[in-house]
Amino acid sequence: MNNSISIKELDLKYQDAHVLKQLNLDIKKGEFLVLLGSSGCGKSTLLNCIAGLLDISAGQIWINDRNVTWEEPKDRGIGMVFQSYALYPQMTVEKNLSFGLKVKGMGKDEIRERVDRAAKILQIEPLLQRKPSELSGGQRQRVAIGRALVRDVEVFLFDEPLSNLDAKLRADLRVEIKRLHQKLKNTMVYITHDQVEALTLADRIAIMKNGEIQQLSTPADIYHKPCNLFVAQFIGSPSMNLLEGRIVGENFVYQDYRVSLLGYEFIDQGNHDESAYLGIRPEHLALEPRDGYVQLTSAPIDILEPMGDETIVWFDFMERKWSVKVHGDHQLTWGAEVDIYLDPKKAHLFSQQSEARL
Ligand SMILES: Nc1ncnc2c1ncn2[C@@H]1O[C@H](COP(=O)(O)OP(=O)(O)OP(=O)(O)O)[C@@H](O)[C@H]1O
Repeated sequence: MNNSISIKELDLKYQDAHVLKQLNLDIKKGEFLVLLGSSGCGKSTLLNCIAGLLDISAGQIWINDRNVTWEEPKDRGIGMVFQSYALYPQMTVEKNLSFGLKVKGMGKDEIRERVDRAAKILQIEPLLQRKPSELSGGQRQRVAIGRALVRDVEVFLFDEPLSNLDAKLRADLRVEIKRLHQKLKNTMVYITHDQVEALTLADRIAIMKNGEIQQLSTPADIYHKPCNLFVAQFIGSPSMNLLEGRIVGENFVYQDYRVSLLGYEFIDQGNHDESAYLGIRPEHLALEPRDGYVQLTSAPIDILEPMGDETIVWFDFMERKWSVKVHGDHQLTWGAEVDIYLDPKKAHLFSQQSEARL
């Protein structure tokens, strides 16, 4: 089998809450899988089930072709890194790294070899004799990763490992985790709230909502072909703009206007003449006519958000707030009337009834 982790019909209930619902998920060997979803959707619960830290209500968990559903966490061949570093404060970095191995009865030479190797990979060699209180947040998190690394496991589980760090450090450590994965090629399952982390790190992303996986796909697929309205709105910042209307022939019709959908790849050709949402990302709108674009409307600029390389332009349209992403060097003023054009080839269509992609 090519799967490193197989989750079959996993169900987990707390007294009154059904947190994971008949969840199936296959994670390939060597894959970097990111679990993404809003707070409370069940990401940590799922990770803790894989780790063996929670008793499940029903289903099975397989790791490397072994049914580990009822195995102890220590026997599952996994290393876990949490948001809080959970280092022993009274021990040096070296002791923090070696402690677990010593408890297991591993020989001194092997322990030294593994600690040295992990310290080298994570570039914490000069810090080995320091205590956690003498380290920065980023250094502490590296030690926490090191502790999983010395165990020489095939599967790493990360629960928001970077969320306690400031933005710059997060970005640095994100690159290091990516490098680590490329070097070690272990299976990694990684929880985050941060879509940039998800999009940049993942081979595949599983988007969760209310204990169910909504879409499991590559970052590109999730971004360009979201399977439903929830995924479409969850990924992308600002969120995808939405227009309510109907599909009539090759057109999307709203009020007295129509947008030609020529070139749109319908998943289901039978879905014409149906109430739908047209979704368009802020980067697929423009303030000037372009090849293949159609004019959507004219509106006064409500708010400008300059972000350096780009500016977000907000305006009101059809009782919703809309946003357009333009180059940062665009000269714009609040309140000025602008024409807004959209690229129909980049539009997304969703059924109003089922919210599924059409
Ligand atoms: N011990 C518990 N008893 C009862 N309900 C719980 C318990 N632990 C978690 N829950 C509930 O289970 C749901 C899923 O929680 P979980 O921590 O898995 O979410 P999450 O997606 O990881 O959220 P976050 O991103 O905020 O960490 C939440 O509604 C939470 O309130």
